[in-house]
Amino acid sequence: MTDTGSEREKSTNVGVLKAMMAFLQPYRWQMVGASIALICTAGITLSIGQGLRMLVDQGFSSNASEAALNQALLLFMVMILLLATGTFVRFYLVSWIGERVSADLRKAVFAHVIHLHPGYFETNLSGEIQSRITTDTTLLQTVIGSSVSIALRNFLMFVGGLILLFITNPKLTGLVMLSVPLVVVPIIVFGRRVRTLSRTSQDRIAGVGSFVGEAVKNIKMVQAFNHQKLDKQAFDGHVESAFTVAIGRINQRAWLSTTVITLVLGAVTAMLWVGGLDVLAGKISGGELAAFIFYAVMVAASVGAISEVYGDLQRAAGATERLLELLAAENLVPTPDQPLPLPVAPQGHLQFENVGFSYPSRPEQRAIDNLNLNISPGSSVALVGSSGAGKSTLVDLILRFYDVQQGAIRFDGIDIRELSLDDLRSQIAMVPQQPVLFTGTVADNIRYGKPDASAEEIEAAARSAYAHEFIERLSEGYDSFVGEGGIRLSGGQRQRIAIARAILADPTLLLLDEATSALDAESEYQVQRALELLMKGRTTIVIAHRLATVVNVDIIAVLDHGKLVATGSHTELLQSSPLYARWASLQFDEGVNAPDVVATV
Ligand SMILES: Nc1ncnc2c1ncn2[C@@H]1O[C@H](COP(=O)(O)OP(=O)(O)OP(=O)(O)O)[C@@H](O)[C@H]1O
Repeated sequence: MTDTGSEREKSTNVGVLKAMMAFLQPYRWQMVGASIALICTAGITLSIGQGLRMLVDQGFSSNASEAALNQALLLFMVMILLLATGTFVRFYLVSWIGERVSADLRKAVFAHVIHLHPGYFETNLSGEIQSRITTDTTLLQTVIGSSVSIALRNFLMFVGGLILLFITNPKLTGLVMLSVPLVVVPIIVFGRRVRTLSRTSQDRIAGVGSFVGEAVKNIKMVQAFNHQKLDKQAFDGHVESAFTVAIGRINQRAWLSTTVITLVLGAVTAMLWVGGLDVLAGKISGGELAAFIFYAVMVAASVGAISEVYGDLQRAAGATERLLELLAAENLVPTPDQPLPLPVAPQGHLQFENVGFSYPSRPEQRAIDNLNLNISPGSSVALVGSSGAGKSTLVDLILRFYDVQQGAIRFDGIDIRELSLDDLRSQIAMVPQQPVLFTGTVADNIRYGKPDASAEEIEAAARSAYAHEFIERLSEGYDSFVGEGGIRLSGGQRQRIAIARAILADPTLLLLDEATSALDAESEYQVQRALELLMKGRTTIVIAHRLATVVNVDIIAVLDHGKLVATGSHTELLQSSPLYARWASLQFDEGVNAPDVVATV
């Protein structure tokens, strides 16, 4: 997945396109229609040569009648009409299939990716996945929608044209056979250069885009450090290098066109000369020569077109490979084939039994080591421990973002691996350290865990989270947009929205990662009250950073290097666990000696 740009574009395995057949299968009737239109238009185009011959021989010969001319032109008109209709049908259907298949692929890949275990995204960058779903599918859409049709049409033209050439005049055909490579070789050579350069050009343009993206996103940082001048210089460099590459490509393209025009017209002139002598000698008719040149140009052009789109087909094969790889990525935390049902009235009883876990990227290091803990329904547990002790890992294991490698985690007595992921997570709400808000309105964000919630329910949840008041003060209340990632709200406001979201979801099990960053006293007070209300009557596991929390929970679990080293209340642990005492003194400073004061805050 971390392949480079140039590797990305190439794939020699055109056969991988076969795998696309599964996606084309539902649209076989459209494909049949497109094929018929394709064959018809190719047939008509080929017959134009014959029409031309008739026109020249009968229409303009000295003994031709006006009626014959009219008849020939009428036939020509009918053929043109048929060609126009066929072209419409072919273009419409083929483009339709291209768009449809790429839409289906996008949906299939996203539907697969969104369910993958989070560990997958540690090794596969989100930007890369994004570009697969957008750029690679767009590439396929272009190829299916045009390149394949160009290749097929030109193949038919090539075969048909060649047959008709032989029928029309075998001697001149020899001359054509000589001129075809003359035209094709420069097309291939220049075409290849143009392709490489256009790839580089695209990369450079992408560089320009990402530079702008980064600068604009961090505009305050840029301006605060007076970095505009340097950024402008760097940006100018990007733009100029994109320009240089583009000019190189245009140069090659211009040479390509010039060479092709010279060679094609040169070959036509040669044929006119040889054929013209034959016409003068009465060996062939003028119409035959006209038809012949028509077919010769057609054959040469079709070979050129096929060689052009062959590169596209290769690139499409590469894109398909990458998309199929994404589709084939295995979910390491699957829902069992026959999941056990949740109890009718879930209690929120959580048990850790000899739980052992190492991250796949660090198999030698135990992030959780033989951990046993029984959390009775409705009780609250604070996880404490130094940085890297395994607190967040434990929370991730409960959500089944990873599966334990040893022992089991049980929810109401059922191993969580036996439950469906949906059922398990429907019982859990999470309030993360950095609240995650999505682009949308305040109401959308509160509704996140319960999409069908009514406006009244949303407001009730916001009131319980002490968020209603500030939401009301926003210009459009609940319909105010929060900006990307909630940028238009303060830290404390975002936290209360995250709490309102959890209240609305009404889970049996609450996972809470307290914010470490200090809020002002008023926000802190409101967030704390909101949390207390949320925790009431639910099994709660909180990664604690506040003294007010540790003194209020039922039990504190002290973690060290993935091991559970002590459990008890704050006062008990201050006596019994030197590790806890030290951690608490570091965490709360002088507050340790005055828990009563803080607890009332
Ligand atoms: N995705 C990961 N891949 C590999 N190792 C990881 C990953 N996430 C965490 N770890 C490691 O696992 C151990 C436990 O990390 P964890 O995040 O659970 O600690 P924590 O107690 O939550 O720390 P903090 O308080 O700093 O958030 C650490 O040694 C950490 O480096």
